[in-house]
Amino acid sequence: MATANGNGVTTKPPPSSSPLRNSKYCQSNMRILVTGGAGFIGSHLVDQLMENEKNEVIVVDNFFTGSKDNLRRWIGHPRFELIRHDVTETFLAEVDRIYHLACPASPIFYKHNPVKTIKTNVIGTLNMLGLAKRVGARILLTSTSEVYGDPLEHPQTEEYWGNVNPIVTHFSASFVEINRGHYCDRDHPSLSNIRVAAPPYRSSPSYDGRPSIGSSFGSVSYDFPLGPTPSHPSQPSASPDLDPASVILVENCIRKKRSSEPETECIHFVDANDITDNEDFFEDETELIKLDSLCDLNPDLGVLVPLDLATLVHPDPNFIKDTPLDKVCLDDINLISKEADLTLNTLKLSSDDSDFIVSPNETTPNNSDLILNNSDVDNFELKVSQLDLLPKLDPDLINPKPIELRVITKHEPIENTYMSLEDSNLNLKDFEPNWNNEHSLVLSESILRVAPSDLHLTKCVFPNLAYLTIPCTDFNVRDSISPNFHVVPTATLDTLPRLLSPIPAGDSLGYVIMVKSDDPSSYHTPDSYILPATSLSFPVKDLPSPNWLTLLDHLTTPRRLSVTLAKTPHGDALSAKDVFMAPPIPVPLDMRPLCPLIWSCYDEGKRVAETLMFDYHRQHGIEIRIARIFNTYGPRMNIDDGRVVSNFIAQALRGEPLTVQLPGTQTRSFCYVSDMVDGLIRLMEGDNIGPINIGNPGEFTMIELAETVKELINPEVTVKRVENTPDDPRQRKPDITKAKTILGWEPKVSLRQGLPLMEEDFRQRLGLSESKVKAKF
Ligand SMILES: O=c1ccn([C@@H]2O[C@H](COP(=O)(O)OP(=O)(O)O[C@H]3OC[C@@H](O)[C@H](O)[C@H]3O)[C@@H](O)[C@H]2O)c(=O)[nH]1
Repeated sequence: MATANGNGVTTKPPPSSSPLRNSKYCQSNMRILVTGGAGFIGSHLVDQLMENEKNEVIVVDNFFTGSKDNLRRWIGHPRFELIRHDVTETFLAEVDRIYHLACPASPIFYKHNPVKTIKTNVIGTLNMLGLAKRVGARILLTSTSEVYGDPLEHPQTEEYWGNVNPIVTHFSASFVEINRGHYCDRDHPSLSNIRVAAPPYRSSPSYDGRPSIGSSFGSVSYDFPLGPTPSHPSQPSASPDLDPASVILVENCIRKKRSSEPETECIHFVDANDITDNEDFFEDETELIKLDSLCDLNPDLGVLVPLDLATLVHPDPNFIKDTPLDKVCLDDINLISKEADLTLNTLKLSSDDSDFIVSPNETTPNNSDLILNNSDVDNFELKVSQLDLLPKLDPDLINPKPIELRVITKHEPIENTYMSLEDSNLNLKDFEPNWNNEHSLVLSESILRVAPSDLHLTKCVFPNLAYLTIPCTDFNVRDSISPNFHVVPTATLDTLPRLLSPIPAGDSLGYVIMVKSDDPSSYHTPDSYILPATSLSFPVKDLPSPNWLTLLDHLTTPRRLSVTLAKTPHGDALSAKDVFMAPPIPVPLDMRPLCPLIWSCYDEGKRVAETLMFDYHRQHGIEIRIARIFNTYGPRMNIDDGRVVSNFIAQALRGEPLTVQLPGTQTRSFCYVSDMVDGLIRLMEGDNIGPINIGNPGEFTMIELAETVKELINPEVTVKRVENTPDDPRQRKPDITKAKTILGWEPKVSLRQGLPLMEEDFRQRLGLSESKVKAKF
């Protein structure tokens, strides 16, 4: 009888079972219903239950993913019954136990018909709870590790609420998350806690108190990878100023190592103030800073170099590498670049340089930008001597030689020529784009002045790679963190205006529409301009293929963004040409763009099922058990069900490349199916209602898994990196303390033991000869 449980909930007594049970003539057999019993885990569970002669087993299955084949040894057995039935329809049977497993579990199956997946979890679970209520049966739900989403707690305990979003795939990945997976390579564990601050982009003048793009990012550092810091407890503040002395450039701090790809390097900026506030967080780096920032961080990782704001160069050395060395970009993102000569670490401006140039010593009235008027050009040569940082970026620059730099200059504010200041709408009727003069700045500053609802994207050179970027400070997808932010779901080009319109024009900082060109030949031309991606980036249109990492590669290298056009309802056009996008800036993990894809049917379905279980338990006294099962593998998995272990084994046996989905460093914990079944039965027969994690805590990256499969099954196969979905959880590992202490359960079969067992099953089903490695086990 269920009374109190680990969750502190006192329950009603459960409904009593059938009077027949109490008859002295009643057979003592336990009648057990297994929904989804013809599936992979279900059929192994049936095997185990059937081994007990006191059990009668009834399987209901709609055979969507399950197969009679899995149960063939029991068909016809007097204690076994197989019924074709879909749990979304009511089912009546006199049973004592219900193992409710029915639900497609592989993404390709549960995405196939998301509504049906939800129905299976909601209506199916309701039906089974109704049955449990009527007959007084105890019911166990196999929930999933996916309820933890992309977990920020690792390993995951049952108390963890998860990092989830109900309207996305599993959740939605921001570029930060991808960045993290991408950069924080397991080869560099010391960097796993590196905090990356946004480069101190200088702002352009603010309008109506609304800072323009980039202005608020320079001073903001973010926990990287997780959560807020003491100095920045929640979100970046509106427009704090960065103390130049606090900026440190971590040079070459990460090398991406991909065998198939050229090695690339990245530079991250960190904020020294934050480091001292939170020394534990930084460890190595903090140490180095105390040593005047000049020690090696790690021979492989580069050095920490004190950096003055004025010496900021573009943070991506690839850009420099791919660019002729005499065309190094000294870039103040919000300002327009212009070329000048640098000789022996000094800049000399050419005679036609005009307007403004960057200087370390001056500020503009409206913000902390370091802008030097053209009249100060004479002094400029001296001031930029601090550019001695520059040679560090490339060995070829160690011996300074005359090189050309692009020095920041500023263009005429667009409103003077094209825009009515009184009118928030654009007034560009007579505007003829002048490709020589109109730049990203024009576009972004113009858009700042447009009521979001007035903005319509009308043309994209490459619509599939259009991005709407919105400064972090504009909104937040989690009101609980900051009520000042707004949720902005992913937009398509069609829905963009509608999605922007809920944001009050007055309290938003501005928007940039960036349209990426598909023309690689347009990259890296000398007269290019950089537009900051100092903001969240949203896919505006479905990508042609969801290769977000490839995409990230595009984004982390400045690329030319081709012609960008936006249009107001009045037909007025804004335009920009030769816009480059700088690498995206990490944003807090809780600032996730929403991405309305279709996969959350599974996770959310299981969450609702858990809720229903607990509600029936509390309201009706139903005896419930909830298992949160982690990745499980073993014989009888569908050969082509798309999950990683089955894929790798089938590929290895077929001699095909093992498809490691990028980044390959994502982890999973794989439980052999016999261990899983043992855990489920213990949970069902124990006293604790759960939820309890059932899974093997051995954690592997997908690369490690591929290598293991290769070693054990077919050393000849190659490993191929393939694209991944944007929402793939980066890590997953159960904390099984509860299972150990409450159920006395822990897995017995290691991955190296389990894989060959599964291999044998796959060989038979694929009609292949016996395994050569079998003898090892
Ligand atoms: O061929 C492949 C397939 C998958 N993968 C990767 O392997 C990892 C695991 O993917 P799987 O599809 O096997 O499983 P997932 O962990 O994503 O989801 C699963 O986990 C929890 C269960 O409840 C669900 O059954 C299922 O959704 C992912 O990171 C995926 O990107 C590959 O590297 N190559």
